[in-house]
Amino acid sequence: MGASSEVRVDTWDACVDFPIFDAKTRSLKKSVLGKAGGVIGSTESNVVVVEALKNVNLHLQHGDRIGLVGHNGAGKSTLLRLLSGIYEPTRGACTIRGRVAPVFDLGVGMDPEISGYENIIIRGMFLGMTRKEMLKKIDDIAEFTELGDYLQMPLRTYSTGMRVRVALGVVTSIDPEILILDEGIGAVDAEFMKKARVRLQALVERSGILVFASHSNEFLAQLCDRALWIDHGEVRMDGGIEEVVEAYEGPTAAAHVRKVIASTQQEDSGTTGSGTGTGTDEASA
Ligand SMILES: Nc1ncnc2c1ncn2[C@@H]1O[C@H](COP(=O)(O)OP(=O)(O)OP(=O)(O)O)[C@@H](O)[C@H]1O
Repeated sequence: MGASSEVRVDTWDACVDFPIFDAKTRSLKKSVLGKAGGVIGSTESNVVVVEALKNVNLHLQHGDRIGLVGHNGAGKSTLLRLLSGIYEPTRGACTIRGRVAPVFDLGVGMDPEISGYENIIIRGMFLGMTRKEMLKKIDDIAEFTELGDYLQMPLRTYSTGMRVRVALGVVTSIDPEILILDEGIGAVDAEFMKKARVRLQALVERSGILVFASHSNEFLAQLCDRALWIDHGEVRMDGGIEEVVEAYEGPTAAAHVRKVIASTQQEDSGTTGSGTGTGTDEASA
């Protein structure tokens, strides 16, 4: 653990452009900026580019738990990929120090033809664990999924929620230094999510840095303590979850966040059942 204080992610004026070679500039209306999506521009040689991220300056260190909010196409997933080292900045710089576990699509790295058990091992290895480490964890993961004998069946026989259970079991058992989570964890039933949340919180505590993009304020409030509002590829606001959600979505959403934070803190301190509206509303769209 000695190296954990050195876990860092930094970006300096980082930009990510996607050139779109088969789009014609003249067929695009000039400078019509919709609410959703990145800024569409063009290079000197008239190639259309989507400016997915523009001049992002972030300095993340051990203990940071950052939530990303923003409209569809604002640049959240692109930023997660940049912070994971999957994308290089087109301009500017990005440096990552630490072992990254990128969890974008919970299904990535899973094979439909092999069993749930085998998928657990493979998925863990995909996230940087060794086979031996995964074998030690497998009983615990199997118990967590509550899938019983199904774990011996090929993954293709599972429902979406069952697959998410397997994926969440693996993800919450690993020990990354930098955890990059994209949403997609909403497909399980409320009861299971409650159980998963406890493990996710523990994981976040073990991880050096968490960056989590989600459209669910519920999850953001439970897992993060700081938020970035990404808007048309730029960081529009950086602050506490409640403050950022208020600016992005308004006072009702912020009030909900406040309630979730309060009840999560109450659960964490073990003071159960003082009559407050029975915990959080687990289900969120
Ligand atoms: N591979 C790609 N090729 C071209 N354009 C892309 C690519 N990936 C993303 N974009 C564009 O970059 C912009 C940012 O997309 P991104 O997926 O980062 O948004 P997001 O905030 O994660 O959106 P959502 O909430 O809908 O998942 C969008 O305008 C999108 O069209």
